[in-house]
Amino acid sequence: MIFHASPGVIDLGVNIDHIATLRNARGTTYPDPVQGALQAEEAGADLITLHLREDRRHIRDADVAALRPLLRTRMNLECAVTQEMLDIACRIGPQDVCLVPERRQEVTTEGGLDVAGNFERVQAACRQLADAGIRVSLFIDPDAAQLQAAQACGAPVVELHTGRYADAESPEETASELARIAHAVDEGVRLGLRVNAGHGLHYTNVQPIAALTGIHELNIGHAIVAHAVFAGWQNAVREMKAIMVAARLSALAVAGRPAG
Ligand SMILES: CC(=O)[C@@H](O)[C@H](O)COP(=O)(O)O
Ligand SMILES: NCC(=O)COP(=O)(O)O
Repeated sequence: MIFHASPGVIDLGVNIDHIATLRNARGTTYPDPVQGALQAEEAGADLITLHLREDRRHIRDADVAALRPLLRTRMNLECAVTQEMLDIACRIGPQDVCLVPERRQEVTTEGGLDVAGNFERVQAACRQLADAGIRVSLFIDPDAAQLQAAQACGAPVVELHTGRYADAESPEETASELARIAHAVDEGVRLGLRVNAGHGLHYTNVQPIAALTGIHELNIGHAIVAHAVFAGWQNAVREMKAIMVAARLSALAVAGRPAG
């Protein structure tokens, strides 16, 4: 049975990368990210996100292929803008592909894709994916120039990188990063883009982001996997979804707008 806490209010994309990180740390076959994805769907995930890195440090090609026919929600495949990755994406055919920047030595995705600075390459990638029937999202910093470039590329979706907000070291910095994201959401909506967000979100910093009513979907992984160690995987997914929905419903009530 799939659990849905207020469907349509705000979507939770559960990122399963770090289930694979745990598996790969010991070269075992467990924990299985595919099992994690299916259980996350039962617990209320609206989609499953996974990042096939060029170095295959967590998710592997076999995970993506195994998961695609089993998912009951939708797959959001994150990958770099390389021909190898575009070809894999077109072969697997996920519902969504999110193009992300990658640096081999980084601990995690540091910053958004420079769409404005790599316009032709990103535009060609958007075309190849769209021709394969895949909805394209660009993982960008909350920046007006990047949003405009994303729209000009023909991407229907953007995911705003919330890492700087999550890593802010003072209340002032947190407030200023949140304001930056809020402005970017408004700009994205004005440009006709579907606006998603994610990176570094956890159980006590997600609320102000979920309250931004222009955001459709949040992709969250590391914090849910970490919380699952103590709470159990499905409880961790349910808890995150409930927090997001409560924050969104209360923002809608304050704005006097109906949910859904
Ligand atoms: C693009 C992105 O933000 C996610 O892929 C997330 O960061 C998890 O993957 P990494 O930890 O490998 O960056
Ligand atoms: N695109 C962001 C994502 O999928 C999850 O990032 P994180 O929660 O693992 O930092």
